[in-house]
Amino acid sequence: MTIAAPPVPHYVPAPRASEELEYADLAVIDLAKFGTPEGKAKLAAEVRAAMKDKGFFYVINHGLTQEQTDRVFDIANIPLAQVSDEEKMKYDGKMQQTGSYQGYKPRQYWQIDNGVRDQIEHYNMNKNLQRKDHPEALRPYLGQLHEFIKHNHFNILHPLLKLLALGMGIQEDIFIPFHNFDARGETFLRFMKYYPRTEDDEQKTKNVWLKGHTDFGSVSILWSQPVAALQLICPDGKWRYVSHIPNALVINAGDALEFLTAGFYRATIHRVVQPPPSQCGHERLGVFYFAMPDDDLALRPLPIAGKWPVDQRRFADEDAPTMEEYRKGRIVAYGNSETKKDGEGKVEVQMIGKVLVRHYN
Ligand SMILES: O=C(O)CCC(=O)C(=O)O
Ligand SMILES: [Fe+2]
Repeated sequence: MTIAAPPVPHYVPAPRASEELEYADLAVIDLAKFGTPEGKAKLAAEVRAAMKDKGFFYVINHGLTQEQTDRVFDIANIPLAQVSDEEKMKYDGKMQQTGSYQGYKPRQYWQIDNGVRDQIEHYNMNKNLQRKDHPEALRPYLGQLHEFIKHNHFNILHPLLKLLALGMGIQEDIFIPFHNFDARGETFLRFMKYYPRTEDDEQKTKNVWLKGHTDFGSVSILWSQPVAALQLICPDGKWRYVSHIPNALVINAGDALEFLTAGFYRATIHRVVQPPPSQCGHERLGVFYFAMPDDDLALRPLPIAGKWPVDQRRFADEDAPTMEEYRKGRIVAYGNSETKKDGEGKVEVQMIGKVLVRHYN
């Protein structure tokens, strides 16, 4: 990936948190080992173990240098910091009408809790950058973003999908045909910023910035950044933080992978909370590649499902939604007030077709 012209203002993230936080102990997958058969086999076993244990892991040696990654964060800040409110409105993605993440999600679009709305803004781009126009300030960088998207797709996502398949003891290419770069699908790049909130909002939401959820796609690739706020539910039921490893990726599976593998790989619940005092008042800029199967794929267990020992399907095969139906349902439903609290009020449930979806606080 080129990191040359045009120049872009450097984004300076917050310093690392100085507190001793309770961090989840996550495996580190060294993608440099993918190139040899022995290395690949070893990584497949590590990925499988990591997915079975916490459902989250890090990836290092993904092919971009720290300098290149810094450049991506610099570009990521452009649509959030350099575009006027007026122009942002023009590129509003209107997610709850379209069921698609393309364009801006404005702040305060979602309900969090007790009448408080979110302070998160994002700009989302389909893997095919030509599906939509982009704000003017971003246009000089589209060539580099195209390269970055392809890097995520072919050099990170595809190897990970192969490791996940090998980890199940099945042929490595099984997930590849329906993660087709050129097919109609919603795999997208997101630049996301969390803005500090008022004390009143913090209290009313018990410091939750983004409610507990599972991602709805297959594999989520999060480019590690220093503001400590992402937490996952560990096997002992406790929320723990994801620590920052410079120039690493944080990987987790989403619902689509869980459905396709009949629960062999589970989608892990995670959330975002207020950062610790040493990072209080700082913005939090994130870069993500959210991958999902092509729109037309029905999310039922792969035909080979009978061959592996886990079967935790959550709905009958004939009730399986397509990826398009499921992502539309999830995007439209997220953060609006129509979720119902369960008996204890901790979990909110929603039906997307025949699929029961939970949100956690
Ligand atoms: O901001 C983060 O670290 C996680 C965001 C997230 O979970 C999501 O957008 O689905
Ligand atoms: Fe998520």
